[in-house]
Amino acid sequence: MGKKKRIVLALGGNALGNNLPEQMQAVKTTAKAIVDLLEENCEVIIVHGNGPQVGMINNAMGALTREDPSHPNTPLSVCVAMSQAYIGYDLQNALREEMEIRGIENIPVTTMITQMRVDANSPAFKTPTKPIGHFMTKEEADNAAEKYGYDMIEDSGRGYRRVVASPKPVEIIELRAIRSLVDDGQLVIACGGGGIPVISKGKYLKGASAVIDKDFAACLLAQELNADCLIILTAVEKVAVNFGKPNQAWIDHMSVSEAKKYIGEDQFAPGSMLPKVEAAIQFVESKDGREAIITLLEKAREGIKGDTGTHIRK
Ligand SMILES: Nc1ncnc2c1ncn2[C@@H]1O[C@H](COP(=O)(O)OP(=O)(O)O)[C@@H](O)[C@H]1O
Ligand SMILES: NC(=O)OP(=O)(O)O
Repeated sequence: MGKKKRIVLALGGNALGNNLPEQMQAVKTTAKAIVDLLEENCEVIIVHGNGPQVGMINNAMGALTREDPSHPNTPLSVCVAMSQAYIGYDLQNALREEMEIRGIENIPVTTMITQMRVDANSPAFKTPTKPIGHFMTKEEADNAAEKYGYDMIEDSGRGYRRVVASPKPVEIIELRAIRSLVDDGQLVIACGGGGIPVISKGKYLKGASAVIDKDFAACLLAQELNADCLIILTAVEKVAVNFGKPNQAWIDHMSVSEAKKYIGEDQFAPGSMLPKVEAAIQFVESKDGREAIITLLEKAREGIKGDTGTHIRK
């Protein structure tokens, strides 16, 4: 066996489902996809999303305060921390189980509660763009906006969702700890939900009210860990031009300049495919020889072998 390929994997919404029972089920499929990559001689570092989960936690904590105003409000940063822990818990167990089923060496699996520094002056704090929570009808969305003061948007033709600020990740606070575990050969889940957003306050860190995009967080982690490949697993096998239109065409390979041209033509929906392609570009541009792949969760193995997915190279 040659040198292991180091991969940072970004897991999308379909890897986790929309509620607790769905998540218990979905992580089994997700674990299969990850263990497939281990069997392909890859070293995998896992980053996951948390949009539905952090929205659910935030709603539940908000309801507590509304019922009993003496119950202090739970900051969004703490809700992100909670989402990292319970998603990591389910993923850890699903991965242990899948390695056991396949009879492969049971590598220790660790979830690193990860803080991500963002720029306190980022204009992103003034314009919420990150969809979280469940999808709503127009009527439900108008009601949520009026009752709770939520900002709402229509999300890629799929319904209405609450949006929150989503500044770009700047620094992974626990990077050294993550690197130690990865270099020790452990299977690490890190930067979950994009990382807990924090800003610098003098010598200290303070939670920020935001949800960071996990594709950008995975891109930063992949650069910091000098990964060979960033794989973004989502609900489509390939990226398309003219997505959803009669002249839709799937893309197998895309250079950075082609990807930028398609962005200029608004081929990728903001809040869904656009951040994935932008993260892929950023990773590929950061060093020669790096590759990004966007594909379906279940096709990770075929993707790394070059048999499917959209491959982005310089
Ligand atoms: N040009 C495009 N090509 C492929 N999919 C696209 C495109 N534009 C928008 N999409 C949509 O983006 C979705 C992926 O984004 P999203 O569901 O937000 O990701 P995640 O898997 O991270 O939760 C796809 O399932 C597809 O519906
Ligand atoms: N934090 C984040 O990017 O979550 P989703 O992938 O669920 O949108």
